Amino acid sequence: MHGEFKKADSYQPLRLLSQGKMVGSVIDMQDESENTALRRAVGNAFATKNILDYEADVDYTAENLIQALRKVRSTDVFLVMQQFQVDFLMKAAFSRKTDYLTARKPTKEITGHARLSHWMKWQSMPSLERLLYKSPFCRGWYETTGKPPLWTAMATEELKIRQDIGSDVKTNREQDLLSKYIEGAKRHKDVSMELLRRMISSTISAGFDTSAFTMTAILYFLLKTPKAMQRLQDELGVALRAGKLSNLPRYTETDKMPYLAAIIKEAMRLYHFIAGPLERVVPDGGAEIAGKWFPGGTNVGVPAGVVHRNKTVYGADPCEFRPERWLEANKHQRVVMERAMLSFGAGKRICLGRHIAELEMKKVIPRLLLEFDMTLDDPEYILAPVDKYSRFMKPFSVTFKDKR
Ligand code: HEM
Repeated sequence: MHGEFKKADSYQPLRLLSQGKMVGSVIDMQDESENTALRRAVGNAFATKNILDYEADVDYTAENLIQALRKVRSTDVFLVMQQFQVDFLMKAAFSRKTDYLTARKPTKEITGHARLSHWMKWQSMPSLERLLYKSPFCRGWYETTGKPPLWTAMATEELKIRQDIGSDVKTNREQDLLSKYIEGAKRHKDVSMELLRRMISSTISAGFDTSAFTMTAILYFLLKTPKAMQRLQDELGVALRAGKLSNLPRYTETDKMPYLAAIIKEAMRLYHFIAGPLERVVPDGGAEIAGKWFPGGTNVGVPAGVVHRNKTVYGADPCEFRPERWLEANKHQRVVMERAMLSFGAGKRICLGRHIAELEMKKVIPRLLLEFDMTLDDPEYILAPVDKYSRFMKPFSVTFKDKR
């Protein structure tokens, strides 16, 4: 086998049509050399050693989250997690303060739900999708119009400000994502400013619904599994009493907590964000995959939901939420279980922002548990997708009661 497995045409329905042009994102980028150049230029912004640069932004936004929850008491969890994400990402990416949490702003206009459902619906028929929605005869009624998403507008504006020679607005912005992107692009001339602008906004849209969704799923599983909730509370309590956990949890503290890590993995295993297979094309010369021969040019992929419920990998009860499975597994089994996880994708195009997502989850979930007793408003609620194409969940609300 020669060459690499490139992203398949099934990613194309994810692209938008705007002012007669196809607008791609970092996710649907099929040109691997362009993606390699981009990753080389911006990878530093996502490296584990730089993740703590965003910790203060998580703390700032988490404080607003706590205050917002104290005011409303009972709320649609996915909505409030989306509001958290916008405010956090705007702060981490552009050092800008937005007020989605404090002003309880709706997120309908910025969610990628419709776009994702469209992608999933048409991913197995990209040519027909192009013909029906994007050909010159039909595009009129599909073309996106109106305001660009919040982050596209902000990326354009911020890039202009920061490129403005002589401007002194650069102070205090050395740590944010955009400044790291700009630094990277200066060192790698093959990345144009236009590509950079497109990529910073698509990076944020890649991190927005995904992280809000995953934090919502984690809370759901905790609330539905009192034993797991208690064990996590105990883990936090022991660490607090031993002076190993601050009231505003630090990442360096919570990253050492095995049960918290197991909860996050187990929730991501059972309720992952992308429904369909993330297809790749078998390179010229063909390849043997799982004991079968596939000729070059074949699209291959497997939905995460299938792999994540494989009994050989995850044990006899793969449909159960049982974080303990991650702690009981021996070293070899754990490696196999981790390698089979596709929630962040896998291989060369694995999610760039996964360490940032972990930073958020490992700080926000413990903080919520330290501040509140939480209950599902409808104890009968079962987590389920709202439509058959995406995994966006039917809304559910939770009541947050102060612990102290
Ligand atoms: C729990 C939260 C998250 C989940 C579940 C998630 C999941 C994913 C998945 C499944 C992919 C696609 C992989 C593929 O097509 O093969 C992806 C790609 C990506 N994600 Fe995430 N993501 C999360 C958070 C974030 C965050 C917070 C950011 C940025 C701040 C981010 C940035 C990206 C980028 C830039 C890509 C494209 C990488 C490439 O194609 O080279 N993600 N993510």
